[in-house]
Amino acid sequence: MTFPDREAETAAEHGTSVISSSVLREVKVEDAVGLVLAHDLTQIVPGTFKGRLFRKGHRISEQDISKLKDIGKEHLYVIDLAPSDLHEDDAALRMAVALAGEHVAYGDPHEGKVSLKSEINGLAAIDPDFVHTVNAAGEVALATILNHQVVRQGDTLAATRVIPLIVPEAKVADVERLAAKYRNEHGGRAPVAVRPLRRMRAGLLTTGTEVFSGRIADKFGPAVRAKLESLGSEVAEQRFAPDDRHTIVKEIRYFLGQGYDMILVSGGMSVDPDDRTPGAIAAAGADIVSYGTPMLPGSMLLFGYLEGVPIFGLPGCVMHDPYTSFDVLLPRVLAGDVIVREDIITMGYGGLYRG
Ligand SMILES: Nc1nc2c(c(=O)[nH]1)N[C@H]1C(S)=C(S)[C@@H](COP(=O)(O)OP(=O)(O)OC[C@H]3O[C@@H](n4cnc5c(N)ncnc54)[C@H](O)[C@@H]3O)O[C@H]1N2
Ligand code: MOO
Repeated sequence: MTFPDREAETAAEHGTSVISSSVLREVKVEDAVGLVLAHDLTQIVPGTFKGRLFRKGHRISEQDISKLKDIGKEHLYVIDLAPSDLHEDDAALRMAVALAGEHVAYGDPHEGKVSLKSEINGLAAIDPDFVHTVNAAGEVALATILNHQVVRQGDTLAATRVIPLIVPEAKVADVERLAAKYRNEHGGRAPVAVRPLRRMRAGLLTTGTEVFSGRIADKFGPAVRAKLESLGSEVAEQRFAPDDRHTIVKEIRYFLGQGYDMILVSGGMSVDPDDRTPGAIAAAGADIVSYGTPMLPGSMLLFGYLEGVPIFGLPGCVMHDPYTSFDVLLPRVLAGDVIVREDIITMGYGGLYRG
């Protein structure tokens, strides 16, 4: 948006502003009775309320004047919108329509903002580079949650807004073009989408002689069951093994024979001589994508594929920490991603959980 100085000065003298070729005329609130509001008006009372006090299109009445003064309004805008410009509400809505993809719904503009929400429980699919490209254009704001986050039905994924009250239509058309290009280059996938999670049945092998012998009660089973169930999957069978490599290999092969969608082996993932699990997973024939992840907690996690079946070695932290490398990789596997080394390597940035 350009704002020619001379035009601006002249406009200011007459109490008007020129934005592109639209005209914003300022009216004193006392003189505004009977006029229609040009945008939503926000009230903020810290700790109590933040939201829309008046909606765009509201006709000002005599009683509104003191409420308007309470939120600091001495003047209101009357807009004469040029055909080449867009009001903030329409701009935000058009951006949302352009960006929203599979399983994403958008609502009405609210204080110039449109929210994009998930229609399902699933995994957010949001391209960070696309978000940066849109925001580099200036005057538009696209704010999103992080890619690959688990979302519940109704969770907000993104919100769109333009910064000025009025923007050139061309600005929004640029965002629409970027979104269309993105869809073309990504097999029709939109820049903001949600992927459903498949329902998988897992075999869980719990290792540890202290658990196998009954010295201590198993805590892994309930924790892993809860994590899978919260994502719509299940532990179909849990078995137990002592810290003996031969037995662990045999039980892993048993799970493979049962046709489970995923194999989980808990415990024995660290540096003690009794930690047999990584060696046993390799000896069972798995292709190891990574033993170790640059995430804390969850650094001792192993991920691989055994004849195409995802297999995890789960370190002790999965039992008691709510957010570990398992909680990052599990939803991705459920969304159908094939995990490669690059996925593991990039988990370190942001992978320190401060909970
Ligand atoms: N010197 C080092 N110490 C540790 C390292 C390391 O690299 N160097 N890594 C740490 C990390 S990270 C983890 S995670 C933990 C332990 O990982 P493990 O998978 O080897 O866990 P275990 O040794 O099998 O058991 C640890 C602890 O948890 C109890 N446990 C195990 N399974 C169960 C179960 N099913 N139910 C209840 N309790 C269970 C076990 O009895 C031990 O007390 O190592 C860090 N240390
Ligand atoms: O695998 Mo450990 O934290 O990183 O529990």
